[in-house]
Amino acid sequence: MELITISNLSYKYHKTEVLENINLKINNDDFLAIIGPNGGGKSTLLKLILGLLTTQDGNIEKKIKNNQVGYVPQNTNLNIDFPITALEIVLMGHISSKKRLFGYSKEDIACAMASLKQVGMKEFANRKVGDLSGGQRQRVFIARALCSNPKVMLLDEPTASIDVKGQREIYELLKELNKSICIVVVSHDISVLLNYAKNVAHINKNLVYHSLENIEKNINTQNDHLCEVELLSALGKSHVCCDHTH
Ligand SMILES: Nc1ncnc2c1ncn2[C@@H]1O[C@H](COP(=O)(O)OP(=O)(O)OP(=O)(O)O)[C@@H](O)[C@H]1O
Repeated sequence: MELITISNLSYKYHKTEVLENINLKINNDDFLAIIGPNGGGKSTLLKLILGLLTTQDGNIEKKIKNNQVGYVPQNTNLNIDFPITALEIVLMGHISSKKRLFGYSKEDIACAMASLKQVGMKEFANRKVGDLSGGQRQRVFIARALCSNPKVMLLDEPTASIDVKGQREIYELLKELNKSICIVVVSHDISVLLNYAKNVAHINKNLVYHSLENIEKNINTQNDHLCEVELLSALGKSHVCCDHTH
């Protein structure tokens, strides 16, 4: 089912066009990787989808409510020395039906704990976020986005400054979540990400869309890590033979 339909979308900051005539359909079971060079317009597209920026030309049609779009921003500007626990971070994302001035209801806490459990961080609920690894901290932010039961989760560079093992763990988690949630990830970690993504949108002002359904048929890898040569070959951008040594 189509959740988000982007048609003929262009966007300018002042007079500089950063997105030009973007067309994209995002379906409920997608695991979409958004890749492209620095300054290509990836974050701008996410902000437009989230409604943080207002569309100028073109249209973004959402078949879901705004609170059904979960968001894990780039570089969550968290001072890791600030004495806040993982549970408190997740509670910040909770949209409770019963608004309270102080404190959280038992239901809020139970929901936040369920989100932490979903990302494998239940045992760390009372740990200060500054005492978590980068990968664990990112799981906590994913748990926060899960609080509103999203149908789509948008993640902007979720594995920046996380080591390769941590990156894989995050992507394994996203793969699991993708069984019930549409995942859209902006990333530069192309080779790791492409082992998990089902489709890829390359954005450099314009958007080029690739389905990765047949990627295994096109390439020959020794392990589950695609190098850039294999990637380009798989996407049909290169005639370089994939039989090569790393
Ligand atoms: N608020 C703004 N005002 C003016 N220009 C902006 C603003 N935000 C972004 N830009 C410019 O728009 C272009 C696209 O930026 P954007 O952040 O969307 O790219 P990106 O693909 O996400 O880049 P990166 O990979 O470096 O995060 C860049 O040239 C950037 O400098």
